[in-house]
Amino acid sequence: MAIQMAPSILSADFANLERDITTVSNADWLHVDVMDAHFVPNLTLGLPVLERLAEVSPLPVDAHLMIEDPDHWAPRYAEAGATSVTFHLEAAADPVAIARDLRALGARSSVALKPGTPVDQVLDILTEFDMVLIMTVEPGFGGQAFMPETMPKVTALREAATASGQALRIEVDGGVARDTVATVVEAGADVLVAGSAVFGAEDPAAEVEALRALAEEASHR
Ligand SMILES: O=C(CO)[C@H](O)[C@H](O)COP(=O)(O)O
Ligand SMILES: [Fe+2]
Repeated sequence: MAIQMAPSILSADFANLERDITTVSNADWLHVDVMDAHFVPNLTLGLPVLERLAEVSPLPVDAHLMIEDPDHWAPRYAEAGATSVTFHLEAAADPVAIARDLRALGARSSVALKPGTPVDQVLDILTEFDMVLIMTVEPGFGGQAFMPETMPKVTALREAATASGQALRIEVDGGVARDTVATVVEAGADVLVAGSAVFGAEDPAAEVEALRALAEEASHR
């Protein structure tokens, strides 16, 4: 499957989101970080803002929910227009029920794991998901240092999906930049979130293409 680039608007200009989204329309997904100040110690945006972003975005919206009670909220984000909804396993009471609700609403189901959460917790229920997000920083803030110790989880997931023939997407999020992109792709990731690397660059669209080129090169090695 082709590598997908997903710029995170966490590092965009929150007073000019439509402008900044349009700037990266050469990417594949728009990664929108929803934080509730409970599951993580930061607060960003919620349903009404995501709904408008989905309306104006030229890219499908990849909602990353860092919130409590995803059993209730995750389907609401699918209804609001997110094409892909990622909720955290650590916050979920019934992850399989959430995944089925998301798919029933026509969204892609996706589950995220914090750096300290073992991957075996999703291996038995992998077919319920279109994507697994392996966090490569502690969730909550952009601009943090990449954690290479999370890579064995990516590899274990890729091996499990390959063994069963599942076309699973594996997303990585946090500290993805020119110096880490080969590492994540070689481990088996194929959806790359980048916030500060893209929106901190002088030319965000060119940075998307530079990261994509490095990722493609690593995937053919
Ligand atoms: O989910 C997130 C933080 O919890 C963001 O998507 C992530 O941090 C992107 O930012 P950067 O690329 O700057 O690390
Ligand atoms: Fe994110």
